[in-house]
Amino acid sequence: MAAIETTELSRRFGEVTALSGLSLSVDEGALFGLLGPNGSGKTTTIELLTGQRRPTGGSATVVGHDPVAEPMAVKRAIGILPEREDPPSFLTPREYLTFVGEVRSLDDVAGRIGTWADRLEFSGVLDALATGLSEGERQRVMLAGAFLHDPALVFIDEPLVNLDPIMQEQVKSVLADYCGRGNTLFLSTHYVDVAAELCTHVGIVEDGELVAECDPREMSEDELLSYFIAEVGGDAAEVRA
Ligand SMILES: Nc1ncnc2c1ncn2[C@@H]1O[C@H](COP(=O)(O)OP(=O)(O)OP(=O)(O)O)[C@@H](O)[C@H]1O
Repeated sequence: MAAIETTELSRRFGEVTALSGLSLSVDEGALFGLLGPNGSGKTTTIELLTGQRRPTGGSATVVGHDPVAEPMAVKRAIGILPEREDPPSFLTPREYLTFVGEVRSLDDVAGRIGTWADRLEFSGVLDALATGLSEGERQRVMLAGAFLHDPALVFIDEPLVNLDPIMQEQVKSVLADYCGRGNTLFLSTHYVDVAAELCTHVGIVEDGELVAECDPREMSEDELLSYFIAEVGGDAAEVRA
């Protein structure tokens, strides 16, 4: 079954067409990567699918709900980590995640926080003010917040930014494990190597249009890179993390 289905989904901002006629199907259990250069429409796509913005054309179904007609149902069912969001600076990770757990009316919030802090290796800073955390630690706290309610579908805009190489490996394994349990991930990235290593299904976008789809497991990273450059253009050095 499809976790996400879109038909001709489009969004204009005045004269700018941010997304144009996106028709896409993402299977349950897929680790989907929307790959494209800056300004290609990735964030807009996530905002439309999560009910944060209304499309100017087309439609979508996300875990069985229409994000325009049922944004609160979508919000309950999914997790999301937008690009560049931090925990509030004057809260500790434990306080922030407790707040997330209470907003979502979760049981065993303390247990969930402990599990995710262990998994993403930030137990040591659970009670430190967020303002004193490194960028990578803040990113991991926000990732925990997106997964805390164990949703069937999680959206993450640029999942590995700010993480050192060791932590990137740790997060990749957490993401793969999450999908291995039948859940779906929708990532956006402008890095070909992130898509090549992690994803089971990649959609390439340019200037708001889906220009190609592929299964990166069927090609090497260099092949995906050549494929991406052939579709989009650009410099190989700029599209690797
Ligand atoms: N609120 C807005 N008002 C006007 N134009 C916008 C708005 N949001 C996005 N755009 C434009 O829509 C296009 C797509 O933007 P979007 O942020 O979706 O791209 P992106 O692929 O996520 O880029 P990046 O990789 O830089 O985050 C860009 O040309 C952008 O300038």
